[in-house]
Amino acid sequence: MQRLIPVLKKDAVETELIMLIRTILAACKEIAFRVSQGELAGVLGSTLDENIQGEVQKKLDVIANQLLKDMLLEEASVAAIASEEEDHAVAGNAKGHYIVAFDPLDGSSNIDVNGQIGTIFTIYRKRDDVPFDSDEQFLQVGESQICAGYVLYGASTLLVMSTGGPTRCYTLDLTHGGFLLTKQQMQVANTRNEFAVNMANYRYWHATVQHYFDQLLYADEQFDKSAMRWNAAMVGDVHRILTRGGVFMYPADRRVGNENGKIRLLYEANPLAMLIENAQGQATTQGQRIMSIMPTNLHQRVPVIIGSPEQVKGFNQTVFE
Ligand SMILES: O=P(O)(O)OC[C@H]1O[C@](O)(COP(=O)(O)O)[C@@H](O)[C@@H]1O
Ligand SMILES: [Mg+2]
Ligand SMILES: [Mg+2]
Repeated sequence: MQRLIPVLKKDAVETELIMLIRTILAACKEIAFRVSQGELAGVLGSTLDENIQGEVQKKLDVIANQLLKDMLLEEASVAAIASEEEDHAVAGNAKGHYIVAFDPLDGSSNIDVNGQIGTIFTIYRKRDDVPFDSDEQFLQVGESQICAGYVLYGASTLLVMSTGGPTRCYTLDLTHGGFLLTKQQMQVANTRNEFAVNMANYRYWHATVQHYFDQLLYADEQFDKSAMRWNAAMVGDVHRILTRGGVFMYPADRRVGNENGKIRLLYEANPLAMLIENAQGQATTQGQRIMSIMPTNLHQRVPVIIGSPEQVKGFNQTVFE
């Protein structure tokens, strides 16, 4: 089995970027260890604090955020970082070439029930037209990502990553602590049989979205073999889609604050869109490619549908045409 670094070298990834990826993964290995210790390490439960999204922070949200922040800000190549758990961009090294955004813990509501959780990360080149440590650094279209990935803390600890080429999967080998390549090229099967959505939000959806599901669930004969899956962790749902197809949806709805759904563009939608597209899937928002959207702020949300091309197309045709 090939180790991560030789694979990245074969993919002609620049050395400084390889070093940066290693640092992110060193932090994720530490997070994986803390997650596996659970109550033994006192990492379950909530803090009394809220993040900028108004969500109560879990202890592990804060621990994971601090681990990534501390390790990344020691990297000379990092000009700035942005995180779900930080209100604004945080300054690194003004001479750094890269900026890194991350969701330190995706699927936070699963932490206390030993459910699936992960860390999502994305790397861009630093912009030279705005201050090195400003929020504006991160207002770049998803197409400009030079690397995107997630680490999934499940039965195995998996790394799924693209540096612009194929989306590859690596498994953490606990015998020597390194990631080994276990899937050379992930491919989104063009299936129609699985969908992931929080159906409890049905009553808040716009009529066109309700109509899509009414058709799907009650009228579409071809769909009767289908199944609904909802991990309450986008990283887990997307991993299933990369493994066996299907779609993940988080539509906009009529509730205040949910006008653009729940998923954040910078550190959730864009990196997962890059992984899905580089595995021949599709990733859209309001009928457009997610990665073509110019962000307007760090924590902006976008309605998403991501996964098997045929299902994404079917949804967009019904809802937006
Ligand atoms: O509360 P809901 O509707 O089940 O939302 C679940 C969604 O929220 C998220 O947990 C949001 O991410 P965080 O856990 O990082 O805040 C997604 O991973 C998941 O798809
Ligand atoms: Mg998240
Ligand atoms: Mg999170």
